[in-house]
Amino acid sequence: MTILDDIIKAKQIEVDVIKAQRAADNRKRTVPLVSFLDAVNTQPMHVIAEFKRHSPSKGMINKDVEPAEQARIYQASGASMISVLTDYPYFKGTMADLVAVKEAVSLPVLNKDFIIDPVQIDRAYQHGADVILLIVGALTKEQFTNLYHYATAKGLEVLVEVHDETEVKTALAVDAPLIGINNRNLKTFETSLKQTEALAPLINTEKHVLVSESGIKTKADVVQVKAAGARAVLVGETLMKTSPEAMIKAFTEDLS
Ligand SMILES: O=P(O)(O)OC[C@@H](O)[C@@H](O)c1c[nH]c2ccccc12
Repeated sequence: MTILDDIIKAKQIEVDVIKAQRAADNRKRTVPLVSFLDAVNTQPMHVIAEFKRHSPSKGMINKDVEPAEQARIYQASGASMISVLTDYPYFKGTMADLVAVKEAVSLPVLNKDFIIDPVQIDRAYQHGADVILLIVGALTKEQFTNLYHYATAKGLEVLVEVHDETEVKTALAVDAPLIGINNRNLKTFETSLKQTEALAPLINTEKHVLVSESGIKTKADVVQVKAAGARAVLVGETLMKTSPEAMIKAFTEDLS
């Protein structure tokens, strides 16, 4: 059993709970949908800044920061989207974090979770997500395709996460406009920016917006993945641990 298997097993139980509570929680979305893709051509490199308290590989990253406050800092520093982890068992995130962040910023908000069922997409939509993550490696091809179309039909944008060649093919089969290469292997936690360099050539980066995810720590890292074709970086730990203002500024300036 890998950690990803464990997470997905726990998710199945969570999905059953969401289904059981669905009748009681019929909240309506009250906030506007904000597009990430519409603004993507405005600058050469975007930072998707993540609110990440805890992770299975690093343990507690930062238990003290408030999601709304951190999101305001991310937005003021030049981030283009805020990612909020809502998995509790492994990342100590909640849907309340997502709601707080959406209320605090005008940027698009990405709901980062392990989505295996349409009820989680309904829940993300209701709680104000603009973009959801689908992890191809956690789903069968059929499951992924169904969830992808379910989300886009609701007007959500989808960040399609891939980690190998077969998964890239699955993302391209639905012509996903937003593809994230996860530099971290969710089965072993091994993290290398070489993953972005290895898989980017399989993707037409003029047509698909490529995001390099995980393990981004320095400006040199950003320059490296940009050279491979990335138009955005998804950064969690680095921004939760050090001054996010200086980091986001450095990651977005002086690039062409
Ligand atoms: O903290 P990092 O190394 O900057 O990584 C951020 C983000 O890419 C990572 O949190 C992530 C990428 N894909 C995921 C899927 C599930 C949970 C988390 C993730």
